[in-house]
Amino acid sequence: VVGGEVARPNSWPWQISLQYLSGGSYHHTCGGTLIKNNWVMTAAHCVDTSRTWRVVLGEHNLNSNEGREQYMSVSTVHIHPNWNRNSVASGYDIALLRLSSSASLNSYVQLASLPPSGQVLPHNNPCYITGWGRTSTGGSLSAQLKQAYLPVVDHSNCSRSDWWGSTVKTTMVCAGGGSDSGCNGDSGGPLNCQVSGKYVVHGVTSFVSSLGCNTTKKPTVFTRVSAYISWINGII
Ligand SMILES: CC(C)C[C@H](NC(=O)C(F)(F)F)C(=O)N[C@@H](C)C(=O)Nc1ccc(C(F)(F)F)cc1
Ligand SMILES: [Ca+2]
Repeated sequence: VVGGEVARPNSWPWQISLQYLSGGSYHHTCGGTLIKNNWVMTAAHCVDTSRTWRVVLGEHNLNSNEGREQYMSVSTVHIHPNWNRNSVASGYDIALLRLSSSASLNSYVQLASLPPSGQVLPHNNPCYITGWGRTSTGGSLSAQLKQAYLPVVDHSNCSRSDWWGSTVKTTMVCAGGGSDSGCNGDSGGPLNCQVSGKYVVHGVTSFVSSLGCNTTKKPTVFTRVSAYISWINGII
């Protein structure tokens, strides 16, 4: 997350850290969202390589043990069948991870609310992106979970030629476009949007401009969760 601020610890209790095993230790690579006691939603581009994964629930500071963490192994990875790493612009950047055991829900670990199928948010709807991604283009990951206010940019604005043009599809959500943005390492995490006073996860962080994370008029682009509700229900 570029800009924004460090989140109050565990204030986004459905946010997870997806980590892979390398050289005998686990490394944060993506975010994700706890949607059932044993299911996590993330981005397809996070898990389309075969690695040993683990999911950390109740996490805040990646570099210190605060005693609220739950470390879960992953039993199966379900990548959307239409995902193609060579055409990010086609969408389908969504995957589901079945955990080997169920999370213990508490005030630090909670399930996210998902939107109704087909719901599209209006321009400027308030949303927050959360994640441990780079804090500047080419910078390092954040040790602590960060959040940034990224209001929705509706499709008609986001697809303007000097914005994302035809790269952005209606199965995606744009948010931000100014000095705050997502960045590498936030992939797969939630876009938390306020709807009737409740936070609902409307996006899965998918891509930013290759010219730089917080490039003006290149909002962070998310997989639109409400376009994949029937696929999710079919798997779960
Ligand atoms: C690995 C990538 C598929 C996704 C990666 N995502 C992220 O870094 C995150 F965290 F914002 F979700 C990204 O945007 N990386 C930048 C460096 C990138 O490659 N962006 C990008 C690539 C292709 C297009 C497109 F769709 F136009 F082909 C648009 C942006
Ligand atoms: Ca920790």
